[in-house]
Amino acid sequence: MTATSAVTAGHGGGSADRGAPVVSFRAVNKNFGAVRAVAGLDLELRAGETVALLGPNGAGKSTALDLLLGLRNPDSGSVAVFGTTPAKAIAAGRVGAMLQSGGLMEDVTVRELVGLACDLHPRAYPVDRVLKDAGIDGIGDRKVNKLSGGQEQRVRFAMATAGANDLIVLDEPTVGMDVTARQAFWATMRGQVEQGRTVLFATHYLEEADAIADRVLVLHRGALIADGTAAEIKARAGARRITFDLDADRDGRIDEAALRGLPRVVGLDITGPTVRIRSDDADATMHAVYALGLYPRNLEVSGLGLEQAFLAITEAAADTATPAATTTATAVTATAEEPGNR
Ligand SMILES: Nc1ncnc2c1ncn2[C@@H]1O[C@H](COP(=O)(O)OP(=O)(O)OP(=O)(O)O)[C@@H](O)[C@H]1O
Repeated sequence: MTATSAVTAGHGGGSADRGAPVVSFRAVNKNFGAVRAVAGLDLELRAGETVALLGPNGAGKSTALDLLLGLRNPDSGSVAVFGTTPAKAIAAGRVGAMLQSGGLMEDVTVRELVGLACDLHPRAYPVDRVLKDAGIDGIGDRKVNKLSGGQEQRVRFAMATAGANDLIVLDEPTVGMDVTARQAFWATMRGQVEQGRTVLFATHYLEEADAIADRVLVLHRGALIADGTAAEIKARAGARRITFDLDADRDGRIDEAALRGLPRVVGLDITGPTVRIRSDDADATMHAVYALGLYPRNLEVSGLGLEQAFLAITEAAADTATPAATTTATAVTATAEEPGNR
């Protein structure tokens, strides 16, 4: 899909219906041959939410966004946008999208290209405003084929926000941007959120999800394995990380079974004398360590970042033998502490 075709026409006005959910997936399946790209996905987005869609490579994020935008049809289940089909919601101009694959017309200026997007939008904003809001008013006269990757992304963003859409869908919008450009981009995006828009963005930058989103969805093998605030997802994965050294017993061993049986432990790793525990209640776990008569040395207790929580829950989901469609967020509690999570 081109970025141009992502810019849609219609009556939107920056305020979503309060009644119908903005987006609703019901038992949606999408296969590509033997690959289950989206597997029994149930999902609802509500007006005004800023939602991050996370998941490892191949988790089904882009496919889910394609289904949401009516670019693909589900094999089974249903997708509704503003209470109607994606095609009708898009034809009504309520959805703006910025997709990974959006090619840009090359032999035109930034202003001409964004102006075209405005021309196609019945509730368009003036092109100067769109350029300014996207932070590209300074490069309006530059040819599109002379832009850096980060500038191209901003042009795509401008085209997706050329008019008064109620929902903005962004597939990895900050790919190719440096840290400064990313920060500037999200400052721009916050302006859109403040105008009452619902925003759904797929990202691999977990710090973006943590900082920007008020809701985080984690997809794995096409199924939703976690849905909550970043704080809730961290808590679900075991919010605290406890590290200490233990002296071995007379046989030169550390009693792993006793440590595994400690209360509130959701992950355990023992390397030499060093014990690493993930716990959802560090106080309760440590009280029990002392009650066992152990004498931990070099004790450290720290919070788990979203990145570590994300790794923990996707690894837990990968470890379960159940099909992706039936995997739930409770799988988080089955994870073992992995060295890679630290
Ligand atoms: N057109 C297609 N034909 C065949 N398989 C596809 C097609 N599109 C996606 N897939 C497969 O479907 C699965 C989900 O892919 P998708 O692109 O939705 O994942 P993603 O979460 O967006 O990944 P990434 O983070 O790498 O962009 C993958 O296994 C992918 O190889």
